[in-house]
Amino acid sequence: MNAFLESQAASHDAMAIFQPLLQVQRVSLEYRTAQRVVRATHEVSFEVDPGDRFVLLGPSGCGKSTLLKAVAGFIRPHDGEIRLDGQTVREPGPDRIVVFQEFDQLPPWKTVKQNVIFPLLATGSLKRREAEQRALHYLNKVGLAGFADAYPHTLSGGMKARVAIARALAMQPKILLMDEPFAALDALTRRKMQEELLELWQEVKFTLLFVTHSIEEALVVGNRILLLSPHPGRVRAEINSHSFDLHSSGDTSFQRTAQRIHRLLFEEQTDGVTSNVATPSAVAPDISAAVEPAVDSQNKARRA
Ligand SMILES: Nc1ncnc2c1ncn2[C@@H]1O[C@H](COP(=O)(O)OP(=O)(O)OP(=O)(O)O)[C@@H](O)[C@H]1O
Repeated sequence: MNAFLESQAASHDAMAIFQPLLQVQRVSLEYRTAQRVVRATHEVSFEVDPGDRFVLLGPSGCGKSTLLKAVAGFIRPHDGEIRLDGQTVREPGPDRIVVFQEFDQLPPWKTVKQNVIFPLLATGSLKRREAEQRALHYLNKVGLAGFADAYPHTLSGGMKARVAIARALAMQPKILLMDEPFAALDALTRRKMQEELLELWQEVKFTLLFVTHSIEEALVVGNRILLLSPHPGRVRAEINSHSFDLHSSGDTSFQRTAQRIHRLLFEEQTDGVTSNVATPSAVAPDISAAVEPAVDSQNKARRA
């Protein structure tokens, strides 16, 4: 290859490296019912880079789940555009797998292994033998290799959550979408699942878009958090939370950031909207947290 072509290829590679994986650009989402039009989000923009653990956080009804569904391709934006790897999202695809809170999404008549294998075969991406190997590989990663032949009703809530995660990761999606996946679990199991999710991320380095209304969970799970205002959701701020993990929840900086987020979310409540954002049990009185006022300026700065 001559020098010109080499430099062209190098600059193309550099662009590919620095292009965000997911671009949500001024996206407004609406539901149309027989009686009225409900605007769920208004001109929301954010970008997710490969390997990010990006959290959508906001009060009930601010459109977090609707945004996730739009990224999954189940809902088309009324305005704006969603791009994955540079391609406009128009429909669901195997490059975006959703894990919901309801783990009864696992068909009860299939064993754990069959549950993981089924989508691999349904999309035609693998032959049965390869699908079986892939399923066992990911079941092993979530510590369930010994339960491959068990049926879902014999598993605990946490184990069902692990099967759902293994099934999603086995598809090797470009981005894993999780909608309050641990909300139905008891506090101890929820914490354990957060820990396991972070360990899995360390191993597999998948890209995650995670919805929660718990400030503490957002700070633990995410490396970046997008705060949304009450209904209809608008971008309130983006917060860099990469320095926190499960062991930092007692730290002063963690508590200060939690307090800052709490204020940012509650400042929006001048219209009497009630928030159900869950706050940590203890918070420090004041803050100087790494809160960025606008997502666009932060994204530019990150890539500069
Ligand atoms: N199928 C639907 N038809 C009409 N309106 C809907 C529908 N689904 C959601 N909405 C409305 O869209 C808005 C956003 O809902 P969404 O479920 O995305 O919020 P959320 O932030 O995920 O809330 P929560 O944390 O309570 O799950 C709400 O006002 C909700 O009432």
